[in-house]
Amino acid sequence: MRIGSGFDVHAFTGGDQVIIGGVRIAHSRALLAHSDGDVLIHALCDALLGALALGDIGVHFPPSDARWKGADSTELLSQVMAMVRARGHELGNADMTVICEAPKINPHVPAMRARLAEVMGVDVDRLSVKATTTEKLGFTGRGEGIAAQATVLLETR
Ligand SMILES: Nc1ccn([C@@H]2O[C@H](COP(=O)(O)O)[C@@H](O)[C@H]2O)c(=O)n1
Ligand SMILES: C[C@@]1(CO)OP(=O)(O)OP(=O)(O)OC[C@H]1O
Repeated sequence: MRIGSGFDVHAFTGGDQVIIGGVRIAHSRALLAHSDGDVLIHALCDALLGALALGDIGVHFPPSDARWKGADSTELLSQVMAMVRARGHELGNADMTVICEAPKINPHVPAMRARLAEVMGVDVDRLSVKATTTEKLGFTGRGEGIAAQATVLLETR
């Protein structure tokens, strides 16, 4: 068994939607990133890679590489899951938290869990997505960006 944790932040920029957990959410801002800015999937990838001491997402998909410009983060997650399985592991469970004042995450949690389960090839009951504000404190509290964290447990196949 292996445990991993991941954390990511993306700043808001001008736009009208964010993509979180593979789900498009209409919003008054967008997330600034080299890829599609899916902060939740990036934290999840870092947790999966961390569990196997494989570095982090930026090591495997460098922001300096034009291949990942505008990348669909579900594709990165799919590649990370292939690395996990190639090393003889399977997802036990993942617990994730999105940290922002807005948008409201709860209404989108079922769609996020379903989409992540589909991309990862796991049962939806292995995936937990939660949300919290920071009570208007700090950069998330000021609405400057979104943070996400993830913890995963991997089981040996
Ligand atoms: N962006 C968010 C933030 C929070 N939620 C949900 O609201 C609950 C209350 O948030 P607190 O920060 O006041 O604890 C939280 O437990 C989440 O269920 C949300 O949906 N979207
Ligand atoms: C996802 C990658 C892809 O180049 O870039 P960003 O979208 O900027 O996101 P970040 O969380 O900084 O992770 C690094 C990169 O792997």
